Amino acid sequence: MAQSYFPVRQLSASPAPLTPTLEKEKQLDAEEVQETFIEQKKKILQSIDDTTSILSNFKDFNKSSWVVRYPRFRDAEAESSGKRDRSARRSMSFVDEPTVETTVTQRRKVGTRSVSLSSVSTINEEDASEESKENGASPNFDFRVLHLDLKLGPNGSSSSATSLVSQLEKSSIANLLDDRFSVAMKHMDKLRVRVEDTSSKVLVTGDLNAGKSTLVNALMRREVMPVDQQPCTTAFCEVHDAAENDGKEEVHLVKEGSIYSIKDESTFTRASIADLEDFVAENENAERIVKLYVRDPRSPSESLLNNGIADISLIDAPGLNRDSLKTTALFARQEEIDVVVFVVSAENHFTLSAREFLASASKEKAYLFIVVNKYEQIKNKEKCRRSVLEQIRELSPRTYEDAADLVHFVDSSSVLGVEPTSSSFTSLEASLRSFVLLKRSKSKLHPAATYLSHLLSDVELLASSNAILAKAELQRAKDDLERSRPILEGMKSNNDILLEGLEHVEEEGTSTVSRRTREILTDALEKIGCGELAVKRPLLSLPPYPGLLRVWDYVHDVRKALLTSLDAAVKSAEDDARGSTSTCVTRIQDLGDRYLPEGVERSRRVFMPEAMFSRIRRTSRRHSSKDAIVAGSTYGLGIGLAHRQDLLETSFLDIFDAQHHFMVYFGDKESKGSSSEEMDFMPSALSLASIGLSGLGALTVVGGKVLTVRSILEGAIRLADLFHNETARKWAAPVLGAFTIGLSVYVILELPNTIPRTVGRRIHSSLTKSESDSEHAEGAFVGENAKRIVRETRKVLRIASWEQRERFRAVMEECTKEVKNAEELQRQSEKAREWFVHTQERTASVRGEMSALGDL
Ligand SMILES: Nc1nc2c(ncn2[C@@H]2O[C@H](COP(=O)(O)OP(=O)(O)OP(=O)(O)O)[C@@H](O)[C@H]2O)c(=O)[nH]1
Repeated sequence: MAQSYFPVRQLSASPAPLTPTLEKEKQLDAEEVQETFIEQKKKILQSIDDTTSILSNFKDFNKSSWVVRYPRFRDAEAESSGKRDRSARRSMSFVDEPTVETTVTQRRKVGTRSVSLSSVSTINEEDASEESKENGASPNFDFRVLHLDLKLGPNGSSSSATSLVSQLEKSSIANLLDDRFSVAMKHMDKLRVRVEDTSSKVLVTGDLNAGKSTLVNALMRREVMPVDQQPCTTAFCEVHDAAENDGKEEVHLVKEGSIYSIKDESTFTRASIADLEDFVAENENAERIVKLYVRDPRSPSESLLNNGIADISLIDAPGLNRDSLKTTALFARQEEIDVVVFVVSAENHFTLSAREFLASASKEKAYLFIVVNKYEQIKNKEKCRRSVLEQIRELSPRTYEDAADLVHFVDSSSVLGVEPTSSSFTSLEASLRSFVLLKRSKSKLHPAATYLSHLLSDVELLASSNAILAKAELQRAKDDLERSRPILEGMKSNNDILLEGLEHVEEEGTSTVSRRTREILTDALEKIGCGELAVKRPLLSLPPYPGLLRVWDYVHDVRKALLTSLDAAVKSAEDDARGSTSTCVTRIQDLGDRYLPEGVERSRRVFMPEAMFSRIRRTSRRHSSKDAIVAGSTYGLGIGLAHRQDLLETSFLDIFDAQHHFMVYFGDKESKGSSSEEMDFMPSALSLASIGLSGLGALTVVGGKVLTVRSILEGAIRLADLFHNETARKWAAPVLGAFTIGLSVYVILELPNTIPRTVGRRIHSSLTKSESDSEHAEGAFVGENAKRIVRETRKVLRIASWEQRERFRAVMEECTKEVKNAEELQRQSEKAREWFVHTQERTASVRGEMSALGDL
């Protein structure tokens, strides 16, 4: 049973005449109602201000500090723990992240509505039951005012909505919420205006000819509205107290398309009250709005319009028919209409249009004031009353429940000029006055209170769900920090160790390669110097001696074989370097991996030692054989020595290096160090060799090479110059001849042994010359090759350790960023959590104030 809005419920089906005391009581009650109204109005205005401030803060916070998220709730498992304190487990997710769900408990309790991980939302039970009545379903905890319509497509199917929201970014949702906040704030501005508005409008409507105008006139106690048996009212005539128009009685005909303002002459045309009937007659088919300002001669305690409490106006609407039905229904729905007085003729009861109107109006206004007019004419009054009430029960159940106050059976036409006024009409007037004042509070404060309650409830829900989220984020940030901080610290302290370790491996690697290369090549060169192959390889051997006649080819082949073996030695040094480099690269990678934190993907790079020194080979193929050696060409180095024309060129000295022998026996320390090339041009050495051979004419042609007569003669003359006297010439000639022959025979027999040694020695000599760096004992060949191999090794090791350093640096940078982000998240989520909790409490407190107002 709904609570009555009437402090005095003295009306009955057959009301007794009101005594003056009772009338006074009603008056007092109206004043009490007014006082309550003023008190409630003050509190609602305060709540509007507080809520606006909360929303404004929410907007700012959403924009500058924390992206507010929009939660969704889904029934997880319902459980009932009693009648008054019901709780439900719900699954909460956020629309921009629908897959992450948190189970929350919602507890319904009067006064608050929130969610928490352990205990949740509460909702005013009345709200819940109202909601369930309206929806015909169990109350849900979704948003009502801040609800975001995230549906997609014309049908807005839920599946498409899900697909849309999952695509929405957090910021888009936050923007949508921001819009909702703005809309809510604007709406609250409107509500404020409405709450502060002191006027109240009563719409009088009903069937054609039901007697609406007659009722208005009866209420005014004067004939203001034209009354006719024919349907006559086509305009909406608003009757105001003349006090609103500075006490002047006047008609304002609102211009079509204008929004009426009493202060703006351009919005209306003035006319006198007497002209109203003519005007109504002229505009029979036009729906116009007419404002009437009239004086009620009665005292404020009797008058409805001039009541001393509120500015009440009566609106005489056109009679309902198919044409006017829509317009009137629309008019009745307007917010400023506080009360709808429906006039029905006792003769006709409710017509089809009346039923339609009432069905529509009762949706908007739960209570209707019904006047059953022309009641006196009815013979069987009881039957008529029962029949009408029965119909009202169907059309507006809540009105029926309060029928004693809200349904009146009167005869309006008998009021004017008749004293005293019938008790039924006086009762109607008293009830209407009380109802209007009460309804005024209901119609002005209730929408604001309901809206505020819903809005605050939404804000509380939003704040509490975001507080949960912020708390979860805070925990996540803490967990992240707990994990990432020690990693970062570890990396920082390991950084220097790693750098040192890498440098150490690099240095150690290059010095090992340098040492090993020098060892291999020096050894190889020494062997060459002794006429042996630099390295032993299955396919590598010195050529067999082909005999004296092909000695020249033999020399060439020996030279080629020695040079090839030297090339093989270089290659072996490179292979050795590859091995050492490979080991070092593995050590470098191991070092890097050791200091990288767990979980970081390790480098999958594989070192390919065969790629080392490959550039040189590739390049060498592009060059002619003479310039083939890139790395060694400048210094006559060992790569591809066997292909170098200059080194392959054989010389007579390869066969008999007299100068060498001369130097072995006669040379001094310094000259021993000179190169054989320099010696080639020493006349004494050449001369001696020439003389040695000149005795053997047959040997002037060796392997196709001719020693010129001129050179022999020159040699002889020079030798002769050694001996200055005749005596010497006499005994020396035979001795010299014998010596020369012996020497020549010896040389020829020894050639297979001496040629490799001579060639090797010459190669050794030519490769150990050091033009730029005489400090290196091993000379250019070893030095430059070592330099080249070490350079390549260093390059590889540098790249390998650079990669590890870079990886380490990048991971450390990432880790630093992660820590910083987590710190920032921790700071922000801490702040957000505090802010949301504070806002939730603040909202709950404002909501509590609203609840304390009770049912308005
Ligand atoms: N007997 C009797 N006649 C009434 C009563 N009220 C109105 N009438 C008559 O009914 C007719 C129509 O009255 P109106 O007041 O013009 O009716 P209305 O509802 O304003 O008419 P429209 O605005 O044209 O729809 C008039 O002739 C009135 O005299 C009543 O209470 N008793």
